[in-house]
Amino acid sequence: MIVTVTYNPAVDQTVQFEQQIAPDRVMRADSAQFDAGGKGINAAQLLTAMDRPCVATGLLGGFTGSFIRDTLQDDGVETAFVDVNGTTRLNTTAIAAAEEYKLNQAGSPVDESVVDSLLERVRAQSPDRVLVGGSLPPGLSAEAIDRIAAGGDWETIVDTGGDVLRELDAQYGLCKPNRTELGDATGADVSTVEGCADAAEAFRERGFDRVLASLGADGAILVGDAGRLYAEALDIDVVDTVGAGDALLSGVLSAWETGADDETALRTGVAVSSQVVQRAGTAVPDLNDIDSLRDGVTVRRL
Ligand SMILES: Nc1ncnc2c1ncn2[C@@H]1O[C@H](COP(=O)(O)OP(=O)(O)O)[C@@H](O)[C@H]1O
Ligand SMILES: O=P(O)(O)OC[C@H]1O[C@](O)(COP(=O)(O)O)[C@@H](O)[C@@H]1O
Repeated sequence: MIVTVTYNPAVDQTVQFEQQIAPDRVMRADSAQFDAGGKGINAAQLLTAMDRPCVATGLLGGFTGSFIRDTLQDDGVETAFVDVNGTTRLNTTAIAAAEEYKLNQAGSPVDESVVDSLLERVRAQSPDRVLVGGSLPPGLSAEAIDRIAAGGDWETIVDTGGDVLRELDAQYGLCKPNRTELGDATGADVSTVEGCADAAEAFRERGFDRVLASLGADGAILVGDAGRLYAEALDIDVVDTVGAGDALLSGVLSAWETGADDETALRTGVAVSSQVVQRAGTAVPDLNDIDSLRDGVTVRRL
């Protein structure tokens, strides 16, 4: 089973405008919604929807924390969160005239001692895999993720970016950068799919058995001992891409949990992410026909 750890959850607010956003005037939204978010939380919701045993852990506080707790309960997601004093952040995605603005808060500061509490929560579940997803709130460093990775005999998957991704020291089963994060972490030219595959291959040496790089409308690559696999994205109508990376990763993990190979896992990931980007926000989409969607995803070796 999988435990997800989200150090910095968020309520995702998605607001849609027909017009472009302009300064110095009141912009009135045509629609708005709130979802429970943060990378490990999104993954736990999707894994649960795909009937994979999973427990969501992380840090929650304040009225936004209560919203996330209630939403996960409604979705039937098993949880083991640690309560903190600060208020869980609220991230906003504004979709305006086909443009997407992502406004993420830093989160409330936390004390380093939360790492011990979380590690206790993870150990209590005896997971096979642990996914640590998202940014870190003020007060924590890459060590908070390394300690989870080294804290038991589970395989750890990490989905984070920026300095933290570069500073990780422990051994990981997989990391999932998007194209920008892959470029930032490696300094490589990621303008082509082949360039991304080279960068991902080189990045494995930093302690990652496999690298799953999401390339937005260009699809995704999975690089590991089994070689370099590339899946094209499906041709679909995109509403917004919030949660797309989490969905890709959830599909891959969901397939691995059933013993599937990397090729099937990558196809499943692309199928799940295609469903998520066709809906606003990070609400869980209908995943009933994921197997037939997966059959429509083409994978080739690079
Ligand atoms: N414009 C798009 N068209 C089709 N699929 C997309 C599009 N954007 C994202 N996806 C799907 O979502 C996955 C993750 O997208 P990406 O934007 O790279 O993730 P992240 O949210 O981590 O930045 C892609 O690998 C692809 O399968
Ligand atoms: O922790 P970060 O990097 O600020 O990202 C948090 C945000 O990312 C999300 O998990 C979506 O992530 P992806 O678009 O990468 O799948 C949102 O739910 C959340 O608001």
